[in-house]
Amino acid sequence: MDIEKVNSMDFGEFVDVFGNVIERCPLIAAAVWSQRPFSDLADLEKHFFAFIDALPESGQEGVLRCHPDLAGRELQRGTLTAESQREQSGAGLTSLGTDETLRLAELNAQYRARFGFPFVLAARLSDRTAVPRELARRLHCPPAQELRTALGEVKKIGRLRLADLLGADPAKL
Ligand SMILES: NC(=O)N[C@H]1NC(=O)NC1=O
Repeated sequence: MDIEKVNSMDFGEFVDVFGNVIERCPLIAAAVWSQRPFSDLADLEKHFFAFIDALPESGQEGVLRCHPDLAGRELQRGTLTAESQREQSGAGLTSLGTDETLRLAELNAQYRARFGFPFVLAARLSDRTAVPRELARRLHCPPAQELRTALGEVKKIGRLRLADLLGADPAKL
């Protein structure tokens, strides 16, 4: 898909296509549509990220809370979004043994109890051994730093999803 095609989309089509660039936050795509035309993919991405950066802290935490746990209940129940399902299975999180699943559930619960939002990590840039290791490490970070780190991961996920949609190389963004 090229940028002319993106710029020609009406509101409904745009939100249908880009509504899950930020996991379960179609409102962000709805707001970004008002900023068109976009000069290129990097410009489009910039508007998604600027919206997140401009949110008050409560809104940024809300964006994080829209993310399903990695290897959590929604994966087990089969209720993940298509994008999240693909990302989590690509990282090997759909084929964990019982011990690994329990360990991740325990770490996810500790993380949520400490920070008040779920642990977010771009699964496509990670794998089943790195996820629990990174979770255990970030569990000890100061809350303000952790909020920044988690939002950075939301942006990495969004960048990869946008690149998929536009058939682009994410490294060139
Ligand atoms: N919790 C969490 O990081 N979830 C996200 N990560 C990812 O790559 N896809 C998701 O849904």
